[in-house]
Amino acid sequence: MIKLVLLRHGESQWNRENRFTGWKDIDLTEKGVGEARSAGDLMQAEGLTFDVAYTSVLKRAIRTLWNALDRMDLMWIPVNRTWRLNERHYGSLQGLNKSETAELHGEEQVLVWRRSYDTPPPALEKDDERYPGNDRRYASLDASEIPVTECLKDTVARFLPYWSEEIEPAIKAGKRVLIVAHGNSLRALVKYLDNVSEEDIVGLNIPTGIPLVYELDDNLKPLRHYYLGDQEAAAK
Ligand SMILES: O=C1c2ccccc2C(=O)c2c1cc(NS(=O)(=O)c1ccccc1O)c(O)c2O
Repeated sequence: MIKLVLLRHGESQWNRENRFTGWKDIDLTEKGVGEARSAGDLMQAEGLTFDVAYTSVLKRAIRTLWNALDRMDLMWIPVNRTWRLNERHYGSLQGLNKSETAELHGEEQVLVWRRSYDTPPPALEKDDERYPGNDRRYASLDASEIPVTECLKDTVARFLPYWSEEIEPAIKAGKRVLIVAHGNSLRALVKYLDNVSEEDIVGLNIPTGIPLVYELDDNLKPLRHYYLGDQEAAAK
């Protein structure tokens, strides 16, 4: 039986302010760092260890990974950073909080977006300072790959190639894998692993800072999955 562990990054400054963060490189709060360390302690106590880790190119996930690995004395293992594990891009909603969003677009539209798998928020203009095309970390992407907005379907579509071409082969080669990423990029993986429907995946929330363990058979089909530690925190 193979174990794959997923971990959503700890609280960030804009999580606390209830702002859409998307591809903005916002850091963890002190609380978020604490969550990352606790996650490392939980994985250590569970007797888990890893040969390789995967994360995004956003510091809130990278720093969560660093702190968790530090607690397991695994800071030496190879880490692969990829834009394909980035959070979903929220288009022109990036940076807005709840009241600003409702004020700009109305409660009705917010409800449509909340429930939608394939309706993207309004796109950024390419001259918007939030457009990622000018950020050096995305220099290797084709212009067509750089998002101006994403629906959840888009996030799934740009993550899955990385899963199939990079992560799955590593697991099949016997590597023990830890993935530290974001709410929606982890939803993309969970949707694929558990064959979750489009309508159900929009309602599935992965809590921050609590390791999610998947037990897989040799064909990487999930046998079961469970959260480590405080079960009611995981059930929220
Ligand atoms: O507006 C959206 C939304 C818009 C476009 C794509 C996806 C979503 C989305 O997934 C979403 C939204 C609002 C809220 N709740 S909220 O209305 O309270 C809210 C709005 C704005 C910022 C943060 C908030 O908590 C959610 O829980 C969501 O999951």
